[in-house]
Amino acid sequence: MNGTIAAFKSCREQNDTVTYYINEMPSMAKSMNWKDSVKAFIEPWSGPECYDGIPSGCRKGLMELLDSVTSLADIVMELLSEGLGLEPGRLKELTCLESKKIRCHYYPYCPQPDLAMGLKPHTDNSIIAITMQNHVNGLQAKHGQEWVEIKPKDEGVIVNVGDLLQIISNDQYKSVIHRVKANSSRDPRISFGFFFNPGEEDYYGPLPELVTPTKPALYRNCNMAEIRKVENVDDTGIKVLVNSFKL
Ligand SMILES: O=C(O)CCC(=O)C(=O)O
Ligand SMILES: [Fe+2]
Repeated sequence: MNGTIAAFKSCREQNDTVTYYINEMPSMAKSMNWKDSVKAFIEPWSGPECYDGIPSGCRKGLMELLDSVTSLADIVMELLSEGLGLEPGRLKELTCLESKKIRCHYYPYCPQPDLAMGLKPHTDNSIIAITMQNHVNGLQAKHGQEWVEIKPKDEGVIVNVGDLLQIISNDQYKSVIHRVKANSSRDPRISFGFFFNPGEEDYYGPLPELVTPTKPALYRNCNMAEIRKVENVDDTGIKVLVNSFKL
């Protein structure tokens, strides 16, 4: 029996290509989120079988969405490069969009929403995240000391700056703290997020073009192996990567 218990526990805590979960790190969590989630990693080196674990009913839809969202992410990266005063292709050159993670959340009705959270405050570790939500409210972003509602909009998408882009841009872009309230509506709240990261075991840090004597590097260089190690310890904390590589 102990073997079966250990095997089941490891299923729940596994870090596979596709994982079903409530909290990213259940054993480290002080409280659980009021939601159900599935996440899938789509790495440049993974074959078509990486899609197999995605629930069959939404697999095709998610894959199609991933294609369109990736095209959108390409355009967003060009605009973000230009916003830094760089050539439009500069961020793309860094393979910033090669490694992808999809996270889908189902927030069921919560009878006591004031006593729970749908998803605790966090910043995304990624370069950027593009998310979509159904018609049920709940997402909030922190602006100064205030929590601002990000209201659902038909066909609208939300683009979040992640910690890694904050590092690469030497703080010219800041990752956004956001959270999801527990769902007080009888309709479930549904969201999909597409998280983009570099794909190679290369060095990342503030871009040399953005470092000057008056704006020295705020972060040390780090490689993807180091980044993944930090992510694996805490995937949904606030400014986890930013604080890990700060000089
Ligand atoms: O459910 C949402 O709208 C946000 C999800 C989110 O922030 C995340 O998965 O990192
Ligand atoms: Fe997030």
